[in-house]
Amino acid sequence: MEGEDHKKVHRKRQAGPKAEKKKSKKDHQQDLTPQQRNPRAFLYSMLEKLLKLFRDKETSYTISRQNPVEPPPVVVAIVGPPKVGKTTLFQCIVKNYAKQRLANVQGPVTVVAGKNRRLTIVECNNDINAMIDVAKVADLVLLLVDASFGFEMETFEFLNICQVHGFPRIMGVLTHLDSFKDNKKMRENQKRLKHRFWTEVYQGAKLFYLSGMVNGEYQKTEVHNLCRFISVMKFRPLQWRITHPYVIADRMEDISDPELLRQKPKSDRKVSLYGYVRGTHMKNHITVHIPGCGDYSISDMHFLPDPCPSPDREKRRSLSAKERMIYAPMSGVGGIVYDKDAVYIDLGGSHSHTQADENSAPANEFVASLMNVEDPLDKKMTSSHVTMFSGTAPITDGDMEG
Ligand SMILES: Nc1nc2c(ncn2[C@@H]2O[C@H](COP(=O)(O)OP(=O)(O)OP(=O)(O)O)[C@@H](O)[C@H]2O)c(=O)[nH]1
Repeated sequence: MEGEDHKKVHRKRQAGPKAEKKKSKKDHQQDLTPQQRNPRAFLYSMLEKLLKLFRDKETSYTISRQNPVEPPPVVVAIVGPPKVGKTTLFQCIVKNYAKQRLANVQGPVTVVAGKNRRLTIVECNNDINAMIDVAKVADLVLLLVDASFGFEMETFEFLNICQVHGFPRIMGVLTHLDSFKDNKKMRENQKRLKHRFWTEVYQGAKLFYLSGMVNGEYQKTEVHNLCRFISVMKFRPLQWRITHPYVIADRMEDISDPELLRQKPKSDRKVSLYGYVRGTHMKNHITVHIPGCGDYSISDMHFLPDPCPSPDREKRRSLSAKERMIYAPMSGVGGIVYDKDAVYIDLGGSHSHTQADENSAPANEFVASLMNVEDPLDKKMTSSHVTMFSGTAPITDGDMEG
């Protein structure tokens, strides 16, 4: 009993330096969030967040090492023999992303494909020089193959060229599958072409099938699937590209003196080219590669605002209609073509409104409807009349003035 009496209850210090220290520590703890107070408890969720961030940004990190602001659009080239369906696929891809129809495809077209991805799509015709240029700069190649014919010489040639500069990502697209009447034969053919494609590119390379056309376009779901692949695809930085600056000119203006051209039509021209800088930084006195032209040293260079900026990186998942930008200065979006100091509206010739051309109808519907108006508005107003009560004389424009 005696021993228990000696046990004193511990009394906290009410004053003095120790008490003050403890008090300030307690106050500080109250200001902290639960995560700051006990970081270990939140370790797992933080790790998840970090991994997600890393997964989303992986592509842009690799490409944007030279350009920390925003990577330029990814270059997608559509390559294939003549009449295989390149232009048709081009138009379908643009329509899928930008919800707009291109009147005629000319020059590269830049579209916003997602929050972190923009695409510059180019069509490559069957010319060997064009193929070499495209193989150098393309990040992704859509290799079109006519299934009813099989692989053509040009396709193999292109694949050989690609090997020189480092292989871009290649996806095969089989068209003209509707030309097979027999389903079994079509499937056999698909299988044969797939294995041939795998031997040429690599085992398991992605091959898409476009099974037929509806109203002059490929089927929407098939194009949509293809586009989804393009939107999420990861790209490797290739050797040639990370060591050279290059500009894919998406717009060109001839600024040479018209008087000089009149006197000497074959004199040298002065042109200005517009495009995103890709590859490495541009330095002074460095030669810049321009696909289709060659290597040039720069005489003058200006920074321009981004004509097709990426959408704001908010948390919303899908793009709004406003964010689905398209930049196609040479192609005539919605029937409009830009020049240096003018804007042209494509009406499809002076007699286009008399011909019922179903294919071109949606592109210039608005302008065509304006052309169909025969009387001006004031004339229509004058001839119109309103009857206020049944049995009374109608009120016309002249009555109002009186
Ligand atoms: N039946 C069928 N016709 C197709 C298919 N793909 C394209 N075509 C048609 O083939 C024709 C040529 O298509 P384009 O898109 O102009 O081909 P292209 O490769 O751009 O042709 P060039 O620019 O001349 O090399 C068009 O009339 C298309 O309608 C397909 O899968 N099936």
